[in-house]
Amino acid sequence: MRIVVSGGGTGGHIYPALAMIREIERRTTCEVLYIGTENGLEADIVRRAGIPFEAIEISGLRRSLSFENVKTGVRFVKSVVRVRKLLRQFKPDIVVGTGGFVCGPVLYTAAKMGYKTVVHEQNSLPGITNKFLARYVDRVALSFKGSGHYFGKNEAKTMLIGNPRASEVAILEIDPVEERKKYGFEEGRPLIVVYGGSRGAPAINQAVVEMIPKLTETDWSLLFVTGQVHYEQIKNQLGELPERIQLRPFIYDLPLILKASQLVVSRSGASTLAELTTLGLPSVLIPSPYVTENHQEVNASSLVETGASLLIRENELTGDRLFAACAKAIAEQKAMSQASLALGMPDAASDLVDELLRLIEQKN
Ligand SMILES: CC(=O)N[C@H]1[C@@H](OP(=O)(O)OP(=O)(O)OC[C@H]2O[C@@H](n3ccc(=O)[nH]c3=O)[C@H](O)[C@@H]2O)O[C@H](CO)[C@@H](O)[C@@H]1O
Repeated sequence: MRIVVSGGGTGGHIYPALAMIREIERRTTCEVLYIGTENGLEADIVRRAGIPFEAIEISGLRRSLSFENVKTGVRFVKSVVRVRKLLRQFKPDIVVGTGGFVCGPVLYTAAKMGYKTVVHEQNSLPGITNKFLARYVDRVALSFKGSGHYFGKNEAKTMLIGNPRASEVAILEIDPVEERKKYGFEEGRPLIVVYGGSRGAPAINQAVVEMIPKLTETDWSLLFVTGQVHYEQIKNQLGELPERIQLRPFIYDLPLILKASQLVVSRSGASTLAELTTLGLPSVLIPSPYVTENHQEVNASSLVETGASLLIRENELTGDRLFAACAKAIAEQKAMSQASLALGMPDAASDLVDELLRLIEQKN
């Protein structure tokens, strides 16, 4: 199988793509070409994963009237020309997009050239690129029940799949004691992992800094992942830390330590939620208020309603509130964990690959 994959900007669009690629590789021989941008996290994460990578130059549309949109239009046209060339050379059986604006020219060009095309939507409220592409592609794979109607007259192309990253996390086999040991954590303490999505979140980082002095009242261990660009500042702010608090800029194999933890504090990006529910992890969620149509709060709602997560809005976030929420979640760990597990969709990767194979077969 020959597949072109595109998706990027943030980890939430990249990790589902990598999980899908790994599932294809597990089932059949395949050649992959990943098309992303040099500015997105994909340039680092995809290359690190050893997957052939080509970059195009494209930016996102601004919602307000702006000259930048004219520049984006020009970049889009140039990208179409470049993508056409890449596709002609590579000759894929199928082209899959996992969101982020880089998918726009890639999937649009592929569909116009007559290739089989699929987009995967991670969020409960679809992004503008996927809404635009729905008109052209063969299939729209969804992660949340009930979000098909956002695609209007293209709803018939939608199919509930879940998030492939969940499947990858579900089959991980780890020794939790060994995983915790890798970070130097002592046994017998509940481990809390904090991260603000793939890029880090200053508001969460600040609340954690405020909460840290209170940890002396508890037996918790804390893995505090700041996000690459915020690391130095937080490190300087915190100075020397006891062994049970570990600070990291980014963790490339995050699911391993998630599986060995008792509680997660994070944004409510879609891939994060897929991971948490597959692992049955309780969480304290602080949705990003800076995303389109507040979609992270919508993502979080099913977890909050069923008791899998506690929610703190960013404008109400303080160190004290975060500390209180963590204490409550640790106390109610068992019930929250069961509620979380009940929402997991661990078969997403194989269901998505089944659908890709069906589409390719239709073509032949
Ligand atoms: C600000 C923004 O636009 N956020 C969007 C972006 O978020 P973002 O990329 O932050 O979103 P997600 O939470 O979905 O995914 C983060 C991914 O990065 C991984 N990770 C994170 C930290 C780390 O140190 N190591 C690591 O591997 C997590 O395991 C997870 O797989 O894409 C998501 C999926 O479309 C959306 O729901 C989010 O709203």
